[in-house]
Amino acid sequence: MTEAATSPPAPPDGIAVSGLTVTYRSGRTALRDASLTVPQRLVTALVGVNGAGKSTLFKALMGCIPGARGHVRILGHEVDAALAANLVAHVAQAEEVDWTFPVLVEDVVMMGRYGHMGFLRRPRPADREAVSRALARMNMTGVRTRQIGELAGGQKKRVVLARALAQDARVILFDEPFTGVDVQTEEAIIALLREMRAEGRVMLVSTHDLGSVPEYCDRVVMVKGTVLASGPTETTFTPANLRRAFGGVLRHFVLGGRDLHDDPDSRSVDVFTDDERPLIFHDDRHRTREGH
Ligand SMILES: Nc1ncnc2c1ncn2[C@@H]1O[C@H](COP(=O)(O)OP(=O)(O)OP(=O)(O)O)[C@@H](O)[C@H]1O
Repeated sequence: MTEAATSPPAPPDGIAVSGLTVTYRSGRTALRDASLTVPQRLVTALVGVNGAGKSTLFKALMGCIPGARGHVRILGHEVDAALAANLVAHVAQAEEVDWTFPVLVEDVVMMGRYGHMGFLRRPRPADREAVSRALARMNMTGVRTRQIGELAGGQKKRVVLARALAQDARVILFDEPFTGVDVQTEEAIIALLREMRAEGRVMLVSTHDLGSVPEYCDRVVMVKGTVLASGPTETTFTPANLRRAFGGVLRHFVLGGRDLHDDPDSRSVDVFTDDERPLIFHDDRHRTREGH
């Protein structure tokens, strides 16, 4: 027997998509021949302009687009099997939740346990413990019996995250986790992503907050109607690829010479900005977000 035959099989990719094409009933093709992989134990960013197809990819991974063509595997399973096995959690944008619905914070987090419960959805001690743990991890224990409508913006985001934590899924799809959050919540989310990475989960994070991508994402997938580039942040999240993905939407300029230095220093910086949060590339490829 050869060595290859005796060694254990390599673990499957977290998410493997090949040749995915999605055409909506309106006739609009939102993704064409998109291929990408999202490894386990890493945080992968999904970036692209509005309408690039990020939500469409998430919908396909959540099995919400029946007519999609191509192949999608989640931890080696077909999408339906992965969903049935409760392997996938979707952290929705806070705006997608009806916050006027009269339920308590702990009830929303308990919804994350539904996939673990029987037909009657009667919570068991393990479900209650998972909810308490998730609330504690998001620093929300003190508001667990509040109506969700009473929560502030950052707290709403934490509830949505706590629901996904309670689900305890191996694969987590985050939709814009940093939109509309305060700095403290942003830091709490980044810490959570790092913990989840250490736990070996698969994380795909769609974000418009480009400045934070080099801070916490190991890999990047750039989309614009298809996958333009994907790979390690260091080699993929480059000025050239950003120009391809965001040209015409973000302002891009290069600063150097007297505009930047009082001395003859010849180094320059590439700046991409939506006029709120500049993303700065230094000559030495060290990237920073202004103010951080
Ligand atoms: N249900 C739908 N029916 C028809 N067209 C759709 C539908 N959903 C999205 N689209 C179109 O598909 C394209 C991709 O949209 P999608 O929402 O996936 O982009 P996105 O990258 O998530 O954008 P955003 O950053 O604004 O959320 C857009 O042109 C959009 O108008």
